[in-house]
Amino acid sequence: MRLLVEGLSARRGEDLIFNDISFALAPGEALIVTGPNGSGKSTLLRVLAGLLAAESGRLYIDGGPTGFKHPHELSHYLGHRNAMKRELTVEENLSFWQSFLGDSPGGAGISTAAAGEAVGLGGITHLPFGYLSAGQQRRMAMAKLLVAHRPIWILDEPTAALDAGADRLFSELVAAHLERGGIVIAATHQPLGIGQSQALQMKGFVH
Ligand SMILES: Nc1ncnc2c1ncn2[C@@H]1O[C@H](COP(=O)(O)OP(=O)(O)OP(=O)(O)O)[C@@H](O)[C@H]1O
Repeated sequence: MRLLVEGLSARRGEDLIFNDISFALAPGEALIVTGPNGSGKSTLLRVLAGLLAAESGRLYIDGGPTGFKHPHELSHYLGHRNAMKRELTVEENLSFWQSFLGDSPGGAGISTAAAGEAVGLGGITHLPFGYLSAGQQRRMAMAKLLVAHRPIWILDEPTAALDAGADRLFSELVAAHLERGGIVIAATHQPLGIGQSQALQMKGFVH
C-alpha cells in the first residue's frame, strides 16, 4: 500500500495556503512537515485527514486494503487538541474512540488497558481525563493511536507539552508503527527522533 498525494492545494478564506504539493509514502516511511507558524502545516494535515476539502489535487491509496472510500478511513489524526472529554474517565474516552474508529483492514488495536500501559499511565485510566496534567493528557491522546488499527498516522505537533521521557516514548511508538509497515506524517518544530524520513518544508501564502 502506498499513500500518494498529487498537486494538492488548499484555500482558507480568500487565501491559497499551499499549492501543488506532491509526495508518495510507502509502508515504513515517514514525512516530516516543517515551516514557520502560519505556513500551512495544520491545514495540510487537516486536508490529508479528510477534515478540510482540498482546492485541487488528489490523495489516494495505491494497492493494499480495499472497501474504503477515502484514505482518511485508514488514518489516525492527532491534532493540537487531544479530542478527549474532560468529564469522562480516560478508560471511557479510549473506549469511545476504539468503538468509534474501529479497526482498518489488516490489523487490530490493543485493549484500552494495554494502551494506557504503553504510554506509561496504566494506573490512572480510571480518573477523569480533566484531572490529568497537560503532559499526561497528551500521553493519553497518543494511546488513542493504539486502540484502533490505522496504518496511516497523521500527527500535528505530537510532542508539544511532553517531557523528555514522554518524548522518547513517543519516538518509540512511532518507530514501532513504522517497523510494522505503518506510514507517518507529522508536523513538528522539534525532531521526532525517528531516523530516516522525507521532509516537506511549508512556505506559507501563495499569492
Ligand atoms: N478558518 C480559517 N479561515 C481563514 N484562514 C485560516 C483559517 N484557519 C487558518 N487560517 C490561516 O491559514 C494559515 C495557515 O494556518 P495553519 O494553522 O495551517 O499553519 P501552521 O503552519 O500549522 O501554523 P503553527 O505552526 O502556528 O501551528 C494561517 O495564516 C492562518 O491564519
